[in-house]
Amino acid sequence: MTTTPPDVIRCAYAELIVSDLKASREFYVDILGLVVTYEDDEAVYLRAFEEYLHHSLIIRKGAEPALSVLAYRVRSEAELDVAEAYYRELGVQVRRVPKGTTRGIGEAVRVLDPLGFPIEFFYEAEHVERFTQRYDVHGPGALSRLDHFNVNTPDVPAARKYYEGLGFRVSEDIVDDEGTVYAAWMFRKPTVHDVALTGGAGPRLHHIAFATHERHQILHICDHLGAVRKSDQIERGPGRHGVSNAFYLYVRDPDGHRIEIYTHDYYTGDPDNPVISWDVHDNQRRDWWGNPVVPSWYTEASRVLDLDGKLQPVEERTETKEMDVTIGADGFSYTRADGAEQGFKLGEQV
Ligand SMILES: O=C1C=CC(S(=O)(=O)O)=CC1(O)O
Ligand SMILES: [Fe+2]
Repeated sequence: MTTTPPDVIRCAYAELIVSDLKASREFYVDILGLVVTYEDDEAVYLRAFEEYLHHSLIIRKGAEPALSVLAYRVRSEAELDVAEAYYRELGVQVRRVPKGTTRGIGEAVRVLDPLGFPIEFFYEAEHVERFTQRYDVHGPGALSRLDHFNVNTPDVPAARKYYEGLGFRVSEDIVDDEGTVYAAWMFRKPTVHDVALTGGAGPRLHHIAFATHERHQILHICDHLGAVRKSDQIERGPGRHGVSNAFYLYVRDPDGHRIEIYTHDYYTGDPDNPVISWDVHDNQRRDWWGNPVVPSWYTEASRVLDLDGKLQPVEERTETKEMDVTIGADGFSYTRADGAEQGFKLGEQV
């Protein structure tokens, strides 16, 4: 590559296609508590309480539930020309998108990236009221901001190289002693990640994560789902991650799109931030307490659309799959690396 990459600040918004806008609005607004910036019969534009840009999530009515865009904010309007040149040199589809194509967003550059994802780079966006201290409207499960995207892609090292080319750095990864890389977490903002690369059939969206400030807000969301008899929308957690150290919950929206609620990861902003590499057999890598990772978390994800709104084909992963090697507390995992016992957490699955 001769051209420099665009100066990406952070992950900024996503657009999900949903089959029932009313049911999805109930999930994202009434249960998760996101703030509606604007809505019409076709779409709802949502933001979390600390966010002052127009939205960080759009849910848009459509026949085929899928991801239609992952957007990164760049540092200035001038970075759009840089993005356009960078991706043209990569030889992928590149489109300049006029201001207002997406409500609340200025001119943008949209690409179908080398991993097959519809990605947008933008700078200008409409500012709206920031609800940071509007405690009069915060619910007990208040989400503070969009934190990261997690994408399924078959070849994690290739994806890591592509994102390193964009100036992202690795904070953590999961590997085995044969050198297989199962997942990597990469950042531009000084936290554990803006994007996680999860080995699997792709391009697919594994999840979008919102941050809260407190663990009790995550617990409230669980209690709320129980109270409205929608506990079946809790897929995994609540728990404490090994990777990222975050307290977490994974929920599935009415179309099965996966949303993570996440808090307490850590600062990664110094140039010598050490990379943490986890052994895929370490039973505490994905859940610090050794609780099993439910199989659906490894197998299910959202399809993605191309720049014309058509479903992208999915390529299977050819390397060893994490689920084949270990599912949380199972016979292939260890709690203590010294080999003193290859046992695993009580209550393991049969
Ligand atoms: O955000 C995350 C942080 C950690 C993990 S893991 O399950 O602990 O690997 C998953 C995740 O990518 O969703
Ligand atoms: Fe995540």
